[in-house]
Amino acid sequence: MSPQVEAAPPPPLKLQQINSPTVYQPKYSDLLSRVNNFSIIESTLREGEQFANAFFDTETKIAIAKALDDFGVEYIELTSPAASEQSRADCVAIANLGLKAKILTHIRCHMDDARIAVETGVDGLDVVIGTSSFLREFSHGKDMAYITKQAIEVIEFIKSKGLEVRFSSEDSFRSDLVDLLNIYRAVDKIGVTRVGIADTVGCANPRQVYELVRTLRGVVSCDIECHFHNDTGCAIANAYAALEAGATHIDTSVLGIGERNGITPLGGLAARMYVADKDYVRGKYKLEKLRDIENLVADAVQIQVPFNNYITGYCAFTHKAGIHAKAILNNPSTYEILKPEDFGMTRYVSIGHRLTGWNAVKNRVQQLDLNLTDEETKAVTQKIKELADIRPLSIDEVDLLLRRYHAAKASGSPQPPDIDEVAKTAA
Ligand SMILES: CC(=O)SCCNC(=O)CCNC(=O)[C@H](O)C(C)(C)COP(=O)(O)OP(=O)(O)OC[C@H]1O[C@@H](n2cnc3c(N)ncnc32)[C@H](O)[C@@H]1OP(=O)(O)O
Ligand SMILES: O=C(O)CCC(=O)C(=O)O
Ligand SMILES: [Mg+2]
Repeated sequence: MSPQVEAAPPPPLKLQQINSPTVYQPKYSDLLSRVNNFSIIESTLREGEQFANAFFDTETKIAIAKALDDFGVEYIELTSPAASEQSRADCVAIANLGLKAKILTHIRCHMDDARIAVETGVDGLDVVIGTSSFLREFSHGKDMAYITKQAIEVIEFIKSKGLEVRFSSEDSFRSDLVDLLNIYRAVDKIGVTRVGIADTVGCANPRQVYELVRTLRGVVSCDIECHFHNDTGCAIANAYAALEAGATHIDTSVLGIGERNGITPLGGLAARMYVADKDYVRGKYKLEKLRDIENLVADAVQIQVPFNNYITGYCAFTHKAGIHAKAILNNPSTYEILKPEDFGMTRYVSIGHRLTGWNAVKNRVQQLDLNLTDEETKAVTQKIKELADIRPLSIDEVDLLLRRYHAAKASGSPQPPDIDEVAKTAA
C-alpha cells in the first residue's frame, strides 16, 4: 500500500487574492445571523447638515435629536464643534439633553479638534481622515506614516478622557488595501472603540463592500462602522452587504440627506432590515414614528418627501393594476413585503383608472354596502375603463357611478340597468 500523503496546507492568503469571488462563501443562515445585530449611527445632524439646503438652528437640532432618540436610534452624530461657535454650543446643548441615544461628534484627525470636542460633554468622538491618494494629495497632504502617528495620538488622548472613539478612513474604497489594513490594525491594537469604512464618493458596489468588510473583520477585533454615499444608488444595498460581512454600525440620515445626493436613508435602511428580520427591527425601533421624523426634517430643509420614498412615499402602499389589486385584497403578502400598519401607514387600492379590474371594483361595492351581482360589477368596471380612457376617475366619481347604478337597479329599471345611461347621470 502506498504511504498516505498529507495534502499540503493552502498557502497564506495574499492581499492580491482578496478580490477573488471564491474566497468567501458563507452559508445564507450565517449571513442572516449577522444582520440582526446592528446599531444605527444617525447622522442627520452631521452628514445631514452637509446637505445643500440644511441650515439647522439650535431649536430644530434639538427637535430632530429628540425625535431620533424617541425612534430608538442608538447613536446621534453631530457636526464638529470645530466648525463654528454655534456648532460647539449645539453639541453641548444636545449632549446635555439626557437622551437614551449616545451622542457623538465628528472631527478631523487633529489634536486641535479633539481638544475642543472632548469638552462638549458628548459620549464619543468619530475621528476621520482621508487615506486615498486623492485626499492625501489634494486635501490634507499627509502620508500614511504621518496619518498613523496622528491617529494614535488623537485616539489615545480621547480614550484618556474616558470617551468612545471611532477611527475612520475617508474614501476607503479608493484607498490602498494594505494601507487601510495596516492603519486599522494599529488603531485596533491601542483599543479604538470602532473602526469605520467610508464610501465617501459613492463608488462602491455591494460585492466590493462585502469583500472589504469581510477582510477587515479578519484583521480587527473592535466594532466596524460603515458610511455609504448614494451617488450611484447603492447606499442601502451596500449597508446591507456590510452587515452581512460583519459590520456592526451603519450611518444613516433622515431621507438620506448629506453631501451631494446623500447617504443611506434611515427609512430605507429600516425597510431593508425589517425584511431581513422583522421582529428584531420592530422590537428595536418605533417604526410608526418614521413619517413624523421625515416630515420634521423635510420641513426643516424645505423639501418634499419623495413620492417613491421607502415606506412613507405617497404611493408606497398604493396598488393599482387589477391583477395586483385582486391578489392584495385576498392576501396583502402577495404584493407587499412591508406591512403598512407596522409603520403607521395604510394600504390603498386605486380603482378609477383603465388598469382596474372587477375584483377591485367589487371590493369597493362591498365597502359601500351596495347590492350588485358579479355581472353588474363587471359592467360597471368596463364603464370605468371606458371613462378612464379619457381621464382617470376620482374615487368620488367611481362611488357615484356605483351608487347610481345601484339606485337604478333598486328603482326597478330594466335588468341590468343601462350603464351608459347611469354614467350620464353620474357625469
Ligand atoms: C467626508 C466628510 O464629510 S468629512 C466631514 C466634513 N465636515 C466638515 O468639513 C465640517 C465643517 N468644516 C468646517 O467648518 C471647516 O472646514 C473646518 C473648521 C473643519 C476647517 O476649516 P479651515 O481651517 O478654514 O480649513 P478648510 O476647511 O479650508 O480646509 C480643511 C483643512 O483641514 C485639513 N484636513 C482635511 N481633512 C482632514 C482630516 N480628516 N484630518 C485632519 N486635517 C484635515 C486640511 O488639510 C485643511 O487644512 P489647512 O487649512 O491647513 O490646509
Ligand atoms: O467619518 C466617516 O466615517 C465618514 C465621513 C464622511 O462623511 C464621508 O467619508 O463621506
Ligand atoms: Mg459622508
